[in-house]
Amino acid sequence: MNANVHVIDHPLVQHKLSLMRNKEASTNSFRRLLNELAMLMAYEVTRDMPMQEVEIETPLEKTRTKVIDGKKLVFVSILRAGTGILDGMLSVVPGARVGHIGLYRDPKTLTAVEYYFKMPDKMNERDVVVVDPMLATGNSAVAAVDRLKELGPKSIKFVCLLTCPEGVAAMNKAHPDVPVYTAAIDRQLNEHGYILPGLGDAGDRIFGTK
Ligand SMILES: O=P(O)(O)OC[C@H]1O[C@H](OP(=O)(O)OP(=O)(O)O)[C@H](O)[C@@H]1O
Ligand SMILES: O=c1cc[nH]c(=O)[nH]1
Ligand SMILES: [Mg+2]
Repeated sequence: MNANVHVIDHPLVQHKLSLMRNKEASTNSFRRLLNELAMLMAYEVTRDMPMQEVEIETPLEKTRTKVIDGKKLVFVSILRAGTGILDGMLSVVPGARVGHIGLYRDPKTLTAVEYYFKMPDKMNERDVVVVDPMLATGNSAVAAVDRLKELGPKSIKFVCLLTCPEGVAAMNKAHPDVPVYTAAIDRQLNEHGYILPGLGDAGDRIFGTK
């Protein structure tokens, strides 16, 4: 697939994802694994983050050194399942700003329905990382990025745990400029829009709602 997608195939990422796929994983371990995976994925996604030089004083002398400007970075979580990734990302970049988009999939049409939208100010000065564990039909991700582009951010990346060829194709068609970072591209969608083999309903598994 010649697409704007990065598969993070590090053994630690793949190992934890395998544990999450198991239907016997408890809510507790599913949530903990997602948190750990998000930290590992943050490492990859922030690889090209801009840095600035500052002067500090070590116990021995003054020196110039580099730091990231976390405030310029916004993590945008697609509710509700995005919360699971957001927590892990924030433990690695605690200074980042946070936005929320509330979206749910209409179970019949699989279109995304928006119920909440709250972003930090001055979005045109910020780099955005949108997080949601699942990129299935792509309707939610495309709708989220459509809304964010109205605010003119400097850049947008999309991070998910799992996707499928249909989801990548939908995102690349609607937003070819937005790279997708994922731990795996699974085989296909089923007739209800679920990823196969997948891991089931991410929101329900994170929050124990089924
Ligand atoms: O690519 P799509 O076909 O749009 O599917 C992906 C969306 O489905 C899930 O959310 P869901 O609608 O189940 O909402 P929830 O997070 O509140 O459970 C998931 O977290 C994505 O947001
Ligand atoms: O497989 C899927 C598809 C959409 N949303 C989920 O939570 N899981
Ligand atoms: Mg759900």
